[in-house]
Amino acid sequence: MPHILALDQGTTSCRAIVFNHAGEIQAVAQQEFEQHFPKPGWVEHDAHEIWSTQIGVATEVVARASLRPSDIVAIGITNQRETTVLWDRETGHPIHHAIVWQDRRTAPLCDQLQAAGNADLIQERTGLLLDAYFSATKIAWLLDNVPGARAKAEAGKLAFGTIDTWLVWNLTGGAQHITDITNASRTMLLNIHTGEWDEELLKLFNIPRSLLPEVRSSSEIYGETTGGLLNARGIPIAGIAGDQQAALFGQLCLEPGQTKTTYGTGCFMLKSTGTKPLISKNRLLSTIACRRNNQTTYALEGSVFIGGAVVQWLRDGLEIIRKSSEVSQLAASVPDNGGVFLVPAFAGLGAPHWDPAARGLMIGLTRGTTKAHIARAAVESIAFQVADLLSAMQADSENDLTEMRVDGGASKDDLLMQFQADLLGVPLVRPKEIETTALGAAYLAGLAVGFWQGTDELVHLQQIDRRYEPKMPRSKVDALRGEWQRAVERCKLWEGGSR
Ligand SMILES: Nc1ncnc2c1ncn2[C@@H]1O[C@H](COP(=O)(O)OP(=O)(O)O)[C@@H](O)[C@H]1O
Ligand SMILES: O=P(O)(O)OC[C@H](O)CO
Repeated sequence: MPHILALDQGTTSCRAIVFNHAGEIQAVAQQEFEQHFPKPGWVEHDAHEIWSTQIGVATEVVARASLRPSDIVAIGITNQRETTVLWDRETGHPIHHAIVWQDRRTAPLCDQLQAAGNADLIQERTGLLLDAYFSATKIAWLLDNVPGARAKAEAGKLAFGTIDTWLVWNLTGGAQHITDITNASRTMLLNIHTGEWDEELLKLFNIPRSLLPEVRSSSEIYGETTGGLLNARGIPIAGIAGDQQAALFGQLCLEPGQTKTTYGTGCFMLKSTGTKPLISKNRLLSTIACRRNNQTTYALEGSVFIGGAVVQWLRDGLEIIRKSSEVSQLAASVPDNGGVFLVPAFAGLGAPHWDPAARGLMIGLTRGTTKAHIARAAVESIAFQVADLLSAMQADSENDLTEMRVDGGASKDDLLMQFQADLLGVPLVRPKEIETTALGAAYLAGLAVGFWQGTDELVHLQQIDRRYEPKMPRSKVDALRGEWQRAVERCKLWEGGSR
């Protein structure tokens, strides 16, 4: 029976999911891999480990679904974005650990570029805000700090890739050095208007062009497996998108205005803006949503760095719950937050604040505060941050949102979803299948090989699990959001004694 295999390479784990023709999950395999924190604020991954873990889960999932490799008609790839790998073209060995999107080591370089007045040019060309989050300064750091790297790069001996590129290189035995345009749009080197690498930016970041992969669309046959996966040759790799763009496609947010939020480790809101990029005036990102059938579409994006991760902190840091899912019951055991607000700025604040020096804060504590109030405040903090993203988005574009589509692990939490609908003032719609990221990659691959004929067919596959209608009076919402804002202001510019 023909199926699609989606490889979902996330920040903390590799997943492989097999989908059938109805877009239903047939099997899932998942494996975490090691996070390296060599210094405060630094986050690295071993690219070899990512590859072997990804192969491991792919093999496992095909066996679990009781399929043969020949049943896989195409592979779709979706991945953590921005994370940067440099490797030797001849040996295929990475020259250093991958520098992860969360890594802040290049913040000083960003400050220098900012002080030199480059931020506007960068935003205009790439749609991005000058920040260590993106790949460009990470590549520059590797070239300047790994002995011999720059000379090798200048001699054309090194290759750069985000994780999609690294996986395709390995799946095709080094035959293909390519990236899809959604991943390319997160490097800070792509001109999102032309869809090409930008010579001026390459010069600014001092990055040789020979390092860069070829930019391709999000849905086409890029190459075929050469035996490293499932011991099978000839399986087409036919869809690629960065994980947030894949989720947008998986939710079929294809029309301008359609918006989704994914609640995973972080929270990412993307609004489809159609065939023209909209450069934000409210500190959001403009990014490429997809390129298919010779058409590029764009999205406005707001990124929150700590979303569901705040629940992991309750579990692993405070140890007030044993499993993430227990947070729902504990938070629901009190009628409200009892005046407690938690701002989880553990890694600074992302959109719309972009304050790397902000740090986490809990405020409003009294003698009556219990762990249930803290759990409630933690869950609510996810929704407050997402509400701030929507406010920025509505200031940037038409206020045309009729519903918010939601997905990701934390979207299972009913208390969170209801509170979110209340804060946003629009209904939330959760699909039956919340593995939307992998589904989007599967759709892109399936469309490229004719497994599905077009997006009209996909619309009929979509099933809604639940809809959350806003219920809270606006006056109460406004009061709560006002208090949240006061808490956010207090946590800013903390690190380094700036305040
Ligand atoms: N009931 C819940 N309420 C809130 N957050 C939850 C709940 N269950 C899981 N989470 C959070 O959801 C996240 C997992 O979602 P997932 O989509 O798998 O994330 P990722 O793809 O980023 O690894 C974790 O951070 C976890 O703490
Ligand atoms: O791996 P995730 O789900 O945390 O997503 C990471 C994002 O792509 C970072 O931009």
